[in-house]
This record gives sequence, structure tokens and C-alpha cells, in this order.
Amino acid sequence: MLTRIGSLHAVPVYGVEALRQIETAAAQRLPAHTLMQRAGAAVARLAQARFPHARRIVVLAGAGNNGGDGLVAAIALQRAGRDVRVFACGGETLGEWACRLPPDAAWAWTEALAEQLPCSVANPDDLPDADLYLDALLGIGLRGAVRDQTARLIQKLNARTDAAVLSVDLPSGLDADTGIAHQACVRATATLSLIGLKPGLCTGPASHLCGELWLDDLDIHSGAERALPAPDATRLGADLIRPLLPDLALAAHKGKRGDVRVIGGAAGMTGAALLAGRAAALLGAGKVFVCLLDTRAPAVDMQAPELMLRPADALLEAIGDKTCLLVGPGAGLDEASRACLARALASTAPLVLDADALNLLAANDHASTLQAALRQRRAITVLTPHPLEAARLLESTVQAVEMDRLRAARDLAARFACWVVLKGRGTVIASPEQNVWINATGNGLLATAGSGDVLAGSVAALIAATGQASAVLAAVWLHGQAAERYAAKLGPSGMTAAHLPKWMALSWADLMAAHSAPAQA
Ligand SMILES: NC(=O)C1=CN([C@@H]2O[C@H](COP(=O)(O)OP(=O)(O)OC[C@H]3O[C@@H](n4cnc5c(N)ncnc54)[C@H](OP(=O)(O)O)[C@@H]3O)[C@@H](O)[C@H]2O)[C@@H](O)CC1
Ligand SMILES: Nc1ncnc2c1ncn2[C@@H]1O[C@H](COP(=O)(O)OP(=O)(O)O)[C@@H](O)[C@H]1O
Ligand SMILES: [K+]
Repeated sequence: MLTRIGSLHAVPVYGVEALRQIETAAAQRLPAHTLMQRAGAAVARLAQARFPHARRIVVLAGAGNNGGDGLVAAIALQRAGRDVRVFACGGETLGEWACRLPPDAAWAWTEALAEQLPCSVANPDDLPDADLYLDALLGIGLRGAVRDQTARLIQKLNARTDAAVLSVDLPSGLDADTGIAHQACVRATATLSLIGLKPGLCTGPASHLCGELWLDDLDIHSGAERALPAPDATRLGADLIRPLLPDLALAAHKGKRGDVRVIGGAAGMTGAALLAGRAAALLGAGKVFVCLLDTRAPAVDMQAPELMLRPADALLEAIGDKTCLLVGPGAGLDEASRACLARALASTAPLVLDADALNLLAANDHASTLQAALRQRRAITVLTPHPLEAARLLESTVQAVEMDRLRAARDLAARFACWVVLKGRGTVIASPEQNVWINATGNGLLATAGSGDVLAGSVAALIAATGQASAVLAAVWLHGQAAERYAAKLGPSGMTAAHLPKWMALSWADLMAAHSAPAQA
């Protein structure tokens, strides 16, 4: 079934290894070339539905099965009356290219010959005009940096900003598992992912190059193909988030909603803790206590007088069982901050660690003691690092973290036996049991100081209200959804972190009201 991937429905995500298993199992059970027939037909169907006015269609076909999908689509589109030309990439001559084709693609090539499909070798310096380019150069078989002829063709294609590009399976040059671009990568208008969604289409530095995202599972869920390997991750959707949110209207009194206690806000950074506290209050916490570590900090937040500003001792003692602690926003790295972190780690309350709490865990002289205390915790514990904080905790580099965000999140969750929210576009959430989710909501409006503090406060509020670590998924989803809602309503600027919680609350209301079905072509 052909489905538009949006924010409504959660979707399983499969890495290349799992996809290969599915392919192999299907090849054993189905008549020859069935999956490629289905893949090519799906591409042609989407091309016609999504680009109905595209008359001239150029198909760029690599020498693998991704190219084979392109050939099958080309045949269908020519039969549908489109002006189709195929350009082969991956050989000096057409004969050389054809000799390299694997069996399924070689079958597609014989079909294309029988159909008298116009086909020639691609010349990167002479890419003809078209209304639509089908990018069937490279799929999940990409190995290493894109080689010269293909890379030059991709560069020429990307320079055609006036034409639409539909990528088959994934934008050529994109690593399906990690979302990194290998030297050159197609910038697609739309991508039709085949069989399953890949991690690299959901997170990673180049994942946004896929454009609008579509999926066709090629009916592998029916019949004998039902026994699929477990997905590597789940892309979050509203249907998964909705049941994770508490019903605040049912709270009998403020004690039932859960309390949040925030510790942070050292000199020069008091705003971070206040932003987290305000977010917790707006996301429904019954009571929010904030300890500002700056000794000269004000005693009240005049813009949010509902926050109760107290000293650290008051927040770290007599912690009720419906209370979530949050340590770190603007906390600084000094002894007072470290002492609070140590006491919070020793508590039995649910705990969210952000910003400087993560930096203390990674860098302080006492890091090994703090880390041991972290690993020993039995209560819910969530780390919310951005890539630099994750790199420090993993004793790695930002580049290495960004090269494989799923692995980095999983490694952190395993190393510290807790939940991890690896932030950035396509936030990755990993549980101690090594389950992984990828968030697809959000935009560059969130790239503003303090938006991480708001997220941390929201995570704490939802954990306090539900008592469930999985509420973290809801906080991340709402945080991104808020930025999208703002952008749709008011445009690409003007939002600061302080605005975010209100928009999160509105997104929450939208979510409760929504009852939509997936788009189908
Ligand atoms: N089989 C099936 O049942 C189904 C398969 N399906 C489809 O097949 C796709 C996977 O096909 P695949 O495994 O043939 O790999 P593919 O992505 O075409 O790449 C291999 C080609 O790329 C080349 N190449 C590699 N690296 C390169 C580089 N760095 N720079 C330049 N070139 C490079 C490599 O050349 P070689 O290294 O072998 O010389 C070879 O020519 C999958 O994404 C989906 O679209 C669907 O139809 C579902 C059913
Ligand atoms: N382009 C983007 N798309 C989606 N989310 C983003 C984007 N840029 C930033 N974010 C989100 O914004 C937040 C920024 O957090 P962080 O880096 O800790 O900021 P700060 O420390 O200033 O509060 C994270 O939740 C991150 O995932
Ligand atoms: K492709």
C-alpha cells in the first residue's frame, strides 16, 4: 500500500540488514521479480499521482536493483503516455552497464528493451531537460563515497532547481542506516521508500534531503511474508503519542497531577531553570518548585508567580512519590551543582538530567562516582543530551555521534542503563531495553537558546503526571509539533523558547481533537 508518511501515524523503521532479510525471504516465496515489479509499479503510480503534469520524464538508472526499479517504473510511465528517457549510470557503455546488472534488474532491462524504451549512457555534462527526474541511481546498496561519474550526475541533478525529483527508495548518496551523505547526495522533492522506512530517512545530517516522504511496503505484510524481523526503530506518530498523555481534566486536586522540582540556574543562567519550570507548569504539573543556584537570584519569578522558588535542600528532601526531579538547566559545573546532582542521583525519585548535569557526569573529577550512581538507579532516569553532550558522555566526538545517531543513543542508554533523548533534527529516543524511536516533528525554529530547557521541563512534567518513562516520547513529539504549528500559523521567525510551552499545549489540544486517516495515492 502506498502511504504518505506524516505526523499522524507511527511507522516501523528497518535498517539495511533487516530489509535484506525481508527481501531474501520474499524472493524465496514469491514468483521471480515480484518485488521489483511491485516496486516499479509503485514508483510509477506515485509519479503520476504526485506529478500529474510531468510530461517529460528522465529516469537516471544505476547498475543495481535500484536502477531496476527505475526501469520498471519507466516502462509503466511510457505505457501511460509520458515521454520517458532512461539514462544509465555505472558503465562506460550501455553494454557494460547492462552486464553489471544483478538478476532482477537484468530482467527489468530485457523488459525495457522489449518495450523499446529510449535508453542511453548518462553524460553528467549533458543532462537533458525534464519536468520530472526519477532518481534510481543508488538505493540501499550504496558502499562508501559516491564514485565520480555518479557524483557528477548528482551535482548536475541538484542544480536543476526548477524540476521535480522523485527518489526511488532513498535519495541516491544517502546512507540508509545513518542518514549521512556520502560525498554527493540527491536533493529530492519526494522519496518513495520501498518495503520499509529506513533510519536514514528519519534522522541524520542529510535525512532532510528526502523531501516529502512516501512508503510502499510492497505488500510484504500479506501472506507468507508476514514473519518480518523486528524493526530497528519506530518513527513517532500522533496515534502512538496520544495514549501516553495524561488526562489532566481528571485530576481531583493538584497533588494528583504530579510535581516537578527543577535544580539549575547558576549565575548568568537563571533563565534556563525558569524556562524549564515554566514549561513544566504549562504542561500540567500540579506544583513546580525551582531552585536557582545563583545566590543572588530573585525570590520570585514575576512572569510565572506559580513557580515556587526554594533552596536546594528543600527540593532534595521529602520527595513525594509523584514528583519528578530535573537537574541541570543552567546549573553550572561548580561544587554546589555537583552536590545537588549527587543527591538527586541517590534519590529514589524519577530524574531527568539535562545540560550541565550531563556535563558534570562526563567531565567532573568525580565523574566515575556520579556515573556509578547513575547506573545504580532503579527509578526512571532520562538523559536529554544534544550531540555535543552525548559525545562528551561517550568520550567521542560530535562528528562520530552524528555519523550514527541511532547507535549513539543506544550506546548511551546501554552504558548508563537509562532513557536517552539524543536531540537535534530527528531526535532519537532509546530506552534501557534498547528500544528506539525517532521523532519527526520540529523545525529550525527550535534551534534557539532555551528550547532544550523547555523540553527538559516538559519531559519532567509528563513523567510526574503519568509515572511512565514513555511519556518522554510525548514531550519530544509535542515540542517539535509546537514549532511546526507556530511556523504554519506565524511563519519562520519570532518564536523564542519562552513561547514554546504555550504552543505545546495547543498541539496537545490538537492531538486530542484529531481523528484523521493516512493519505493514499
Ligand atoms: N532485490 C530485491 O528484491 C529488491 C530490491 N529493491 C531495490 O533494490 C535496491 C537495492 O539494490 P542493490 O542491492 O542492487 O543495490 P543498489 O542500491 O542498486 O546499489 C548497487 C549499485 O550501486 C553501485 N554502487 C554502490 N556503491 C556505490 C558508490 N559509492 N558509488 C557509485 N556506485 C555505487 C554498485 O556498483 P558496484 O559497487 O557493484 O560496482 C551497484 O551498481 C533497493 O534500494 C531497492 O530500490 C526493491 O525493488 C525491492 C526488491
Ligand atoms: N532543525 C531542528 N529540527 C528539529 N528540532 C530541532 C532543530 N534544531 C533544534 N531542535 C531541537 O531544539 C532543542 C534544542 O535543545 P538544546 O540544544 O539543548 O538547546 P538549549 O541548550 O539552548 O536549550 C532540542 O530539542 C532539539 O532537538
Ligand atoms: K535512489
